[in-house]
Amino acid sequence: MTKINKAACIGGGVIGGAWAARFVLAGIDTNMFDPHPEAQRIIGEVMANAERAYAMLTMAPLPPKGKLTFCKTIEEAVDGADWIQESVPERIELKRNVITQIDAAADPKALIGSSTSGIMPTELQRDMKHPERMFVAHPYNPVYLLPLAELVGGEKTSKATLEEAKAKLAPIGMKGVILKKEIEAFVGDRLLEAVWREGLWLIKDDICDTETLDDVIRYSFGMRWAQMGMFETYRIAGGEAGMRHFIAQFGPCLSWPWTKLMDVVDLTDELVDKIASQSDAQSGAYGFRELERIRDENLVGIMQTLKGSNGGQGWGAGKLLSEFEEHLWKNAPKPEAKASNEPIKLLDAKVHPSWVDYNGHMTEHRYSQCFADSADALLRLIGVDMDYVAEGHSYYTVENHVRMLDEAKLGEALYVKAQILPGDGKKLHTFMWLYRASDDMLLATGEHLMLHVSSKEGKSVPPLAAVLAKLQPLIDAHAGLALPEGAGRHVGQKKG
Ligand SMILES: NC(=O)C1=CN([C@@H]2O[C@H](COP(=O)(O)OP(=O)(O)OC[C@H]3O[C@@H](n4cnc5c(N)ncnc54)[C@H](O)[C@@H]3O)[C@@H](O)[C@H]2O)C=CC1
Ligand SMILES: C[N+](C)(C)CC(=O)CC(=O)[O-]
Repeated sequence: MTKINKAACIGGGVIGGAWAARFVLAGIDTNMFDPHPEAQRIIGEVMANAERAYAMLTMAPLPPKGKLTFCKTIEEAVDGADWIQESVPERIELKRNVITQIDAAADPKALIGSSTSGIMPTELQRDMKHPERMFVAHPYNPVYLLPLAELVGGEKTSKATLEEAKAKLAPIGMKGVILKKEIEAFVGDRLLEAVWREGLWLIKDDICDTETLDDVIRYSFGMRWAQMGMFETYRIAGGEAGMRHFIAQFGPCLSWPWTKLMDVVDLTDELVDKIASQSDAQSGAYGFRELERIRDENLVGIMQTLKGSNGGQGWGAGKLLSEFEEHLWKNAPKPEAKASNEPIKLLDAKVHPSWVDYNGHMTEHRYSQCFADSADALLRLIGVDMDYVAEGHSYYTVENHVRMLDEAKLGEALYVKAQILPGDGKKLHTFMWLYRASDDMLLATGEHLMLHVSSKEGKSVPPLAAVLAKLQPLIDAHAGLALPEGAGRHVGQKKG
């Protein structure tokens, strides 16, 4: 798979900082140029939020982080980069000058994407020597979580550039959509601006305040849009008669006086004050980074839910997340199973904020998650990886029993050890201990039974020889260990 080897970000504000986080967390060394005197602090804060979000987003093995280097000039930043992302303020002269400067200094084959929200690429590539490699890669805030980039070519952009850009975005978990033609504001911002324009009128005309307007979106069509967009949603809204019926019924409304259409509200000082004070009343209790974190938690939750949709195949951004995780698993170094007569260490994790419940400590199902993730880690040790699963073999969990013995608090580091109990490999029976890392305090135990299955035949079968060859030495090495205290317990059994 074609990939970005080294990235450069020119401009590190809201968008450039988040592009850098996306690259670095995908393992790509990234150079940053931004003359802002506090660029390092600001980008550091964006990185911290991005890392927090990724810890919630996925248990798949992220590669070691790329190195983030702050550079003093554009020339220094683009040196050796094969993807350069321009994210300077939305002023055409500034952007054109910066892009022309990048073009002069960069490897002629390096791709140059602009984050512009609406300027046509033809305008931006006007003075370049190698304009064929320049395009718009319009992302959505926060770039490290929202996976879309609209890819728009200008008159001089080559088709191959857009295809290469799309291919290079996939391994960093992004979906590049190539627009057929260039147009100001592309697709997303044309839609967003239309809605925003209407929103401003509704506030100005005192139909509602900012909070009510946001409620209307987030309790209704905002949730629909997140998973099906506009046309798929309206197909369903047409009932059994579908899209044609929907258009016949609601199409004529478009010419009723329902909207202000293209009239743009005059953003007087009075209106700006009104919107700003309503917004303060709505959200002023939260700090900026705090609101970002809440937004990220919500986005992660939506994406994770979408990952399980459509019978587990995933849907929309959730399907993309699933594909990204598959890519991460495929590219993770293959762990080696080392047989020894000691329990195997399988998991290092931290109690994440989203794991903490109303009791102020790690919630019940996260204990189970620690054991389930440890079981997955054991399977990878014996060669049950994505290729093995794709070939139609796997282990399914058929029974487990978790004992919660002590609390785990926010941010505490945890680890799991596992003992393999006697079995033939078709049955994989384990006993695990979850510990707090700081003082090796035992927090929980889990007993787990998995069956090896042929997913094609839908029945339990012995594992393939290659897997058994790795598993058997582990079973043999643990055969001499005493049966762990608590193994075979039933629910409610008295201690001792
Ligand atoms: N904020 C948003 O929601 C979105 C913004 N965009 C686009 O991303 C671009 C950047 O926007 P934001 O990040 O929001 O702006 P911002 O104001 O947060 O960041 C711009 C950064 O560029 C830096 N800068 C200024 N001149 C520079 C130069 N000559 N060389 C290098 N850096 C320079 C500034 O110091 C600042 O840190 C714009 O084109 C915008 O349209 C795209 C999608 C969403
Ligand atoms: C407001 N904006 C035009 C800069 C927004 C975008 O370009 C995309 C987004 O993230 O909403």
